[in-house]
Amino acid sequence: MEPIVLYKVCKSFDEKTVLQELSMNIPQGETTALMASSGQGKTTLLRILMGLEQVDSGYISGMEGLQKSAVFQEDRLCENLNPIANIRLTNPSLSYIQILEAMHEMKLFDCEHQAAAELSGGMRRRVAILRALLAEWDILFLDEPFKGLDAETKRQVMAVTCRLCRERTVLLVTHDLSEAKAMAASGLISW
Ligand SMILES: Nc1ncnc2c1ncn2[C@@H]1O[C@H](COP(=O)(O)OP(=O)(O)OP(=O)(O)O)[C@@H](O)[C@H]1O
Repeated sequence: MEPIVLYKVCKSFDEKTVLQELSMNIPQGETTALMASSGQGKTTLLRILMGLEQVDSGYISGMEGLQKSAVFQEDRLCENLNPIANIRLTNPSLSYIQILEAMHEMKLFDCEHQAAAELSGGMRRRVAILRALLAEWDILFLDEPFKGLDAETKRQVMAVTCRLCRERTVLLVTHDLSEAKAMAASGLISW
């Protein structure tokens, strides 16, 4: 598979330059971790690749026709829907049992009838992660997906995420080097 290529990508908001001639090759079929200090444009880069922002100059190739899925920094759940219905929003073909089994793997028990608004922060996060993972996708964007999870839950959620992302194209934004190493065996891009 051809890599996704960024060449001299520039992006500013008003007078503020966020990405200055950023170039990189992102291999397909594996997880790549993106690391940079706060405010250096990681989320902006993901939003550009998702088609939610336009570059000012430079070019990007290799994204054509790829089906995208994402975990944003916010959970973006439908508050009045339960986890099953939230997950079905991105993939209506999933059966109740398939979703329930996946929820159990993420240690989400006995909450399938509760509205998202009634779930704890960590439970909401796991539903958001599961919804993105169980969608149909060619490329998955993970923007600090495990933030706010306790150490044990994070370990379990990362294990499930790693399994469902194996040999697939994933871009992970994180500030945690150990997380980057665990998720992306060799692919770390920083700026
Ligand atoms: N729509 C927008 N309008 C104006 N400024 C924006 C917009 N989106 C992002 N910015 C600015 O661009 C800069 C980079 O933001 P971005 O969220 O991409 O950084 P980041 O590297 O992901 O940061 P963090 O690690 O803190 O999440 C910030 O200064 C932010 O305020």
